[in-house]
Amino acid sequence: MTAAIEVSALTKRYGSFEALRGVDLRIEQGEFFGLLGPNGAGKSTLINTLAGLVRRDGGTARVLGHDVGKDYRITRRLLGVVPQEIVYDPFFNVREILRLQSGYFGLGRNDDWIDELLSELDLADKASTNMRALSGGMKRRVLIAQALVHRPQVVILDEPTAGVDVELRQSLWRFVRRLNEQGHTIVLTTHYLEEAEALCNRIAILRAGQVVACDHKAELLARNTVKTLRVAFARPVTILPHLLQGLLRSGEGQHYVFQYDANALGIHEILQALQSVGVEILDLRIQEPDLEDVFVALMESRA
Ligand SMILES: Nc1ncnc2c1ncn2[C@@H]1O[C@H](COP(=O)(O)OP(=O)(O)OP(=O)(O)O)[C@@H](O)[C@H]1O
Repeated sequence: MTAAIEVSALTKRYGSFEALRGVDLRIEQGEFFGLLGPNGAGKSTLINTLAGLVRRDGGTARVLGHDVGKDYRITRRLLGVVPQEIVYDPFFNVREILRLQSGYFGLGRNDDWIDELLSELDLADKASTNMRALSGGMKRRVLIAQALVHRPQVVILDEPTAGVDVELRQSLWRFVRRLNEQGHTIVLTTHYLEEAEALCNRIAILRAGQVVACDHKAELLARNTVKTLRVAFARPVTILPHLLQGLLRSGEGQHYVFQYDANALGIHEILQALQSVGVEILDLRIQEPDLEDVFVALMESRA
C-alpha cells in the first residue's frame, strides 16, 4: 500500500545551519503516529516541508505517493495541518473563517460538517464570535477545525494541546481517535510524552535534525529495562544491604527509591538482600519505565 507519508534523505538548511540532516520516515495509512523530539529538533521544519510551507534542500517528501513540491495542489488537499503557531484573520468570526477555508477547497455547502466540527470542538456557541475575542485555547480549537474542514485523509497536528485545558484536551483526543478509527492517518507532535504514549501506535524521535529512533510503542518502551522501586519501611533504616547501596536514587528515614536494570537483577534478589539485614517492608511499588524514561535515555546517550 502507498505510504501516507514517505520522506527520504530529507535535508533542510537555514543558512549554514542544518535543521534536517537526512530524515527517512515512512508512515503507513491509518497509523496514529507520534513525532517527538526536544525543542529545535526539526519537527516543525519537517511538518512545514510536508505542508509545502518550507522548501526542502534535498531528498524526497511524498503524501500518499504525491510529491509535496511538484504535486502541491494535490498534497494540500490530502493533508490537514494544525500549525503550532496561532495565526488568524482578526476580521472574521469563527463560522466565516471555516466557510472561507472550505471555499479554498471548492466546498461550497459545507455547513453540516462545519457544525459537526464546531460541536466536537466545543465551539458551537462561539460560531458568531470574532476571532479576536476568543481565548488562546479557543483560537487553537478553531485552527484544528480549519485543518479538518476539507476532511483530509492525513491529519498532522503540531502540538495541538499546548495551552489547551484538560477537559478540551481529553475531548480533542476522543475526536482525533475517532478520526483515526474512521481511517484517517494522524501524525502528532507533542511535548506531553504521556499523550503520545497513550495515543500513538508508532513513534519517531527526532534529535538535531535526525531520526534517532522509530518503532512501535511497545518496542520503544522495551528498550529501557530500568525499573524504579519505591519502598516504605516499617522503621527508619540505618543500614542498607550492599547490593542496594549502588541502586539508591533517594531516600531517608522510612521511604527509599531505588532503580535497577531488570535485565541484570530480579526483584526477588533485591527482596532477599533486604531480608538478610532484617528490615521490615510496609509497602512496595515497582514503576515500569515510560516513554519519558526512553526519551531521556536516548537524548543522554547521544548528547
Ligand atoms: N525560518 C528559520 N530560520 C532559521 N532557523 C530556523 C527557521 N526555522 C527553524 N529554524 C531552526 O531550525 C531548527 C529546528 O526548528 P523546528 O522549529 O523545526 O524545531 P522543533 O523540533 O519543531 O522545535 P519545538 O519543539 O521547539 O517546536 C531550530 O534550531 C530552529 O531555530
